[in-house]
Amino acid sequence: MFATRQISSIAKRAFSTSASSNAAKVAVLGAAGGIGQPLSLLLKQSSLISHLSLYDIVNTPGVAADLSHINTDSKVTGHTPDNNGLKEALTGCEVVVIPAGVPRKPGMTRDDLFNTNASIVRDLAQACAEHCPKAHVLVIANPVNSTVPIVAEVFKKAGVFDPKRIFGVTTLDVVRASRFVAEVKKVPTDQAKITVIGGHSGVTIVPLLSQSGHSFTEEEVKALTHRIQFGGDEVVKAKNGAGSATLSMAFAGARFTNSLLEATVAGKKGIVEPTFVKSDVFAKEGVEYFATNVELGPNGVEKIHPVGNVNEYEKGLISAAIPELKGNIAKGQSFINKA
Ligand SMILES: NC(=O)c1ccc[n+]([C@@H]2O[C@H](COP(=O)([O-])OP(=O)(O)OC[C@H]3O[C@@H](n4cnc5c(N)ncnc54)[C@H](O)[C@@H]3O)[C@@H](O)[C@H]2O)c1
Ligand SMILES: O=C(O)C[C@H](O)C(=O)O
Repeated sequence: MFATRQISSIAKRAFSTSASSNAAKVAVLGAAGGIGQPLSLLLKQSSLISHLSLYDIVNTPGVAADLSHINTDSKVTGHTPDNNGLKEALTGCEVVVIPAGVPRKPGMTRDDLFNTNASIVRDLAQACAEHCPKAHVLVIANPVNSTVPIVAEVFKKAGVFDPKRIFGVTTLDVVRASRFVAEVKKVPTDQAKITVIGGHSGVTIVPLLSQSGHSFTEEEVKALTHRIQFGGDEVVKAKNGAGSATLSMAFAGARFTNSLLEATVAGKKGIVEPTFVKSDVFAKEGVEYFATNVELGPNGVEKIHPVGNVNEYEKGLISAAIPELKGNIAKGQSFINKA
């Protein structure tokens, strides 16, 4: 009995050693915030992370000390702007997740966050371009439709742009869509896999319910589409001035980060997630970035899936999304390229 227990504990240690040699340094920028803390907690559970590096302008030493007592194998470090903290946090990173920035209050659109968040994301992207130019950068900070082009333009200016490594995290839209459809159709969520394309704000969020394998009445389609497009507003309203989605976003952000690590670090094939990336899908319409399902591989974006069959209602949703998306993207680009 004792011998068996001893052998199994040795085997467990051997496994964790080999697992950690195949693991990455991951930074969370904005790690002390409403999303940053639970996201970091979820990432602390990943055996594909060897070093979880937490950066924020405040409070990361405490968050890092707390998480570092969890008995998973990753090292946790906390950094603030003191003592070259951002450089320390980023050097050697393979993945950087950015939830740094202010959240909405009731009555605001995501675009209303642009004035504050654009410069936060720009400065963090500049640091990434300098200290970990090959890292995969996962942008959570809103407005995602503009902050992703901001990161891309900063990387272009620094001469280190790789479109396969910059991602807007739109996972929360499919997480919500799955939950909402499962409620309506009274099925388990694993039978409610919904493709959502476009961007991450209001009408730019385009659910393709016709591809779900479920049938819906016209009223259900309209109600579900509206709820998926404006799900973020439900949370903002319910939090009543105390911010926007944090816990569901941490869940969604961890899902995307883990999927990326499965593809990049563990070398798994066929990992598909929706994400807002540089894309040719609507290039003819002048849209440079677009969210679709994307197969992830060792170098990030492996294959951008086509939109597939859409019905007339969904064609209308896409037509409404395109001009808004183009405006959001151009706004981010010109923020960096203005004279
Ligand atoms: N992509 C999505 O689906 C999605 C979902 C929810 C929220 N968001 C966005 O995520 C962002 C963060 O939301 P939150 O609720 O965590 O906000 P929060 O205010 O709770 O946390 C933000 C954190 O960012 C930090 N921060 C500010 N400036 C920084 C800088 N220069 N460097 C490093 N850290 C900095 C703050 O100190 C704070 O700890 C918001 O912009 C929100 O709109 C996106
Ligand atoms: O709604 C917000 O402002 C936060 C986030 O983009 C969301 O979709 O919950």
